[in-house]
Formats: sequence, structure tokens, C-alpha cells
Amino acid sequence: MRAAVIDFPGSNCDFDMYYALVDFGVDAKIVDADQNNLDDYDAIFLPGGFSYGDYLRTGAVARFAPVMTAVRNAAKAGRIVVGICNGFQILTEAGLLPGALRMNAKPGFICDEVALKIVNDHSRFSSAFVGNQTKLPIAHAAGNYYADQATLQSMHDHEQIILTYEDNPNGSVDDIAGIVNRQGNVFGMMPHPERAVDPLLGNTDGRYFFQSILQTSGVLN
Ligand SMILES: NC(=O)CC[C@H](N)C(=O)O
Repeated sequence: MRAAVIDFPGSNCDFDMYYALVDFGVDAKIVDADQNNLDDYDAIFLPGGFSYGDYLRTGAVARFAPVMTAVRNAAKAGRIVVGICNGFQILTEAGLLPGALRMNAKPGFICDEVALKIVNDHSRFSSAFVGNQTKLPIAHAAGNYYADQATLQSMHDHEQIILTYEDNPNGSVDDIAGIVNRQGNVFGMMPHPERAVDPLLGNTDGRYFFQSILQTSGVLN
């Protein structure tokens, strides 16, 4: 699998994502947000961070970066597009995922490890998780997911909610931590699987996320 990890000015999880992918044998490259061609890649990862300093609203500037036209085309073509934390915020701002990420209900940056429920265990991003519970790190000030009632109903109906918080840390509606688009190829979540891939990091549950993508893409058994 060839994967692009997009480096926006202010991204700070690009190397974590890059190393996690390389560790799984993925042919990963870090691609600058000024690039406008992603034709060479099977999967595109928008990493965490503070793109463009989180001005004017987190993800609101990044959605206009030159690379986003190529990200949209990849999404439309059914290729895998993943947004982690700031990447999730960018994908909602770009309209590639429904809803929005608002400031945490209790204002402040939360850096913690949280318990999560796997609500949908047969998506391309969650099929390798064992059981329906996991624990992953979070690190955000704007993780408060919001969507209106009609959107939420449609997401429930189409099994687009993949992960929820056991103990909601940020005020997200319906405890939502991670969602997929209707077509099943664009995914966003606030927790950081790339920070939980090695025993040295104290948690290896993030490996199930990468295994899910690679197994459902036919790269791993
Ligand atoms: N870890 C991150 O990606 C941070 C996300 C975002 N800038 C926030 O604070 O909400």
C-alpha cells in the first residue's frame, strides 16, 4: 500500500503517523499541503496538529490548502482518506465528513487516555479490534463533535458511527469519537491510534486500527 501523510503548516503528528505506517510495511511518504497531486497513493492520512495555527477555527484554513482538491478527488474515487484529530477537524470543515468539531464543553486542552466503545466493528477502520472496547490517547481542545438531529439519525441508520467515548470527555453529541462517510472510505476520529502502536508507548491498541485498514485492503492477512 502506498500512503501519503499530509504535512500542513502546524501539523505535529505527521511523523508519528508516518512511522506507524512504515512499521506496518506501508510505503508511506510525507506530502506537503502545497502539492496538488495524490494520484500515486492508495490511502491518504491527515494527521493531528494545529494546522495554520488553528486560526480562524481549527481546520477552517486547511480546507483551502492546495492538496485538498486532490484529497477530495481521492475520496470521490473511493480511496481511503483518514483524518486523525486535527485531520478529522479538517475533513468536517471540508465537508468530506458530516458535522463539526467544536471547542470542548469544558474549555481547555485535554491530554489523556480514554476508554472507547467500538460501535461498528465491520468498517474498514475497525474490523480488527478485539471485543467492543478499547483505550486510546486523546489530545485536543476542540473535540466536541456536533451534528444536527437529522444528520445523526442518518448516521445511525447507515452505521456511520464507529467509535464512542465510554465516559464523554468533551461534550460530543451521542458520545461520538469517530465516524465514517456513507460510502465507507473516509474516516475521522479524535483519538490518536498512531500514539498507541508500541509497548514503549504504554499502549498498543492503535495497532488494531492500522490492521483493520490493511486487512480490509487485502495487504495483511
Ligand atoms: N492533537 C491534535 O490534533 C490537536 C487538535 C486541535 N488543534 C485541537 O486542539 O483541538
